[in-house]
Amino acid sequence: MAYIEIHNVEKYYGKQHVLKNLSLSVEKGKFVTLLGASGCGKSTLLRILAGLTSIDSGAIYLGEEDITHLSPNKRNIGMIFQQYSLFPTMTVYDNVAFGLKMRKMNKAQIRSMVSEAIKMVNLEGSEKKYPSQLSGGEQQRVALARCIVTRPKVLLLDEPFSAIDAKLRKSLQSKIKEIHKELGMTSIFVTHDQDEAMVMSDYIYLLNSGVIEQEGTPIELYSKPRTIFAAEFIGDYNIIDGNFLSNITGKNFTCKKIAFRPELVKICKQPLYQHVDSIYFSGVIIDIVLQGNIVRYHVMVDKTKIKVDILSSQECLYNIGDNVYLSLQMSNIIQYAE
Ligand SMILES: Nc1ncnc2c1ncn2[C@@H]1O[C@H](COP(=O)(O)OP(=O)(O)OP(=O)(O)O)[C@@H](O)[C@H]1O
Repeated sequence: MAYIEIHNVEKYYGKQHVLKNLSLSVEKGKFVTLLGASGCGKSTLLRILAGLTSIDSGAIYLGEEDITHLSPNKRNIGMIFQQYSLFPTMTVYDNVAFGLKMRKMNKAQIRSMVSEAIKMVNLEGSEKKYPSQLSGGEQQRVALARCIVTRPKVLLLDEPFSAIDAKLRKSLQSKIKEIHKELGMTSIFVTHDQDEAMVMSDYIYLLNSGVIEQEGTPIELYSKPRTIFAAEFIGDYNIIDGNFLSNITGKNFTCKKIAFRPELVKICKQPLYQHVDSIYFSGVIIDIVLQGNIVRYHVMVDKTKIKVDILSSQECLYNIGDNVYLSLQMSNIIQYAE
C-alpha cells in the first residue's frame, strides 16, 4: 500500500510545461530515487512534495491525508538541499536543536535528541563549532542531523552530495543509507547520477522532460531498459542500428535500434566457435580505458565503435591496434522498434 501518492500532477512555469500529468507512489520505509538529466523536473517535484512549490492541478497524499494544499510546516516532511543551508551564526548544536526548540520541547529532551542525532552522523565533539569551521561533508551531515532529529514522516534529499568530493560522497551515501535503515524513514532522493541511484535506491523513477520514462528496481532498470533513452541514461549501453548489425553478422535484425551491455560482449584474439544462439563480429581496438577494476576496450567494427568491458587483471590482454573477435548471446540483445 502506497504511503506517498502523487496523482496526475501538472506544473507550469509560465509557458514551460515542467511536470506532465505525472503520477507516482512510494511505499512506506522505502528509499526511492528520482533520476534524470538536469532540467527534467526532479527538484520541482521534490519541492512540490515539501510544499515549497504549488501545482497547477493534481493531488498529493501522505498516508491517508490529502496534503495538496497543506503549508510546508504542517506536512512533517524534512528536506536536505544541494547547498548545506545551515544557519551560519548558530553552532552545530543549535542548528540541530532548532526544529525541536520551535516545537517548544523541554531542554532535557532536546539535549538527548540532539546528541543522539549528532552521534548518528558521527559529529560528536563538533557541537560548539560553527558551519564555517566545518568541511562541506561535515556541514551536510549537520543538515542531515537537523532533519532527522525531528523524525519527519518523509525525508527528501535534493542532490545532497553534489558539492562533495568523490571519496566523501561514498561515505555520506553509506551514512544516509545506514540512517535510513535504522530509522525506517521513507526517503525520496534526487540525483542525475545513475551510479548513485543504483547504489542508494530500493526503487527508481527515471524522469525525462517531466514524464516518467521508466520505473523499477535498480536491477530492472539496469538490465531491462524499455526505451533507448533509458538504455542510454542508465547503463552506458552500446546502441547500434539494426541494419548495421544485420550487415556485420549476416543475421536478420528487422528492428531499428539494438542495445547491449559492454560487459556482456565476449572478446577474443582468435575467431570464436560459432553457436546458433550468438552473433559474431570482429574489429580493431582503438582505445583502452582503465575504470577501476574494469578495463574498457573501444573496438572499431566497420565504422561503429563498440564498448567492451572486462575485469582488469595484472597483465594487459590486448593492445591498441589488435584485431579482436567479439561475440554476444542473442538473449543479451535488446531490440527497439524505434
Ligand atoms: N522557480 C522557477 N521559475 C521558473 N522556472 C523554473 C523554476 N524552477 C525551475 N524552473 C525550470 O523548470 C525546469 C525544471 O527544473 P528542476 O529544477 O525541477 O529540474 P531538475 O531536474 O531538478 O534539474 P537540476 O538537476 O539541474 O536541478 C527547468 O527548465 C528550470 O529552468
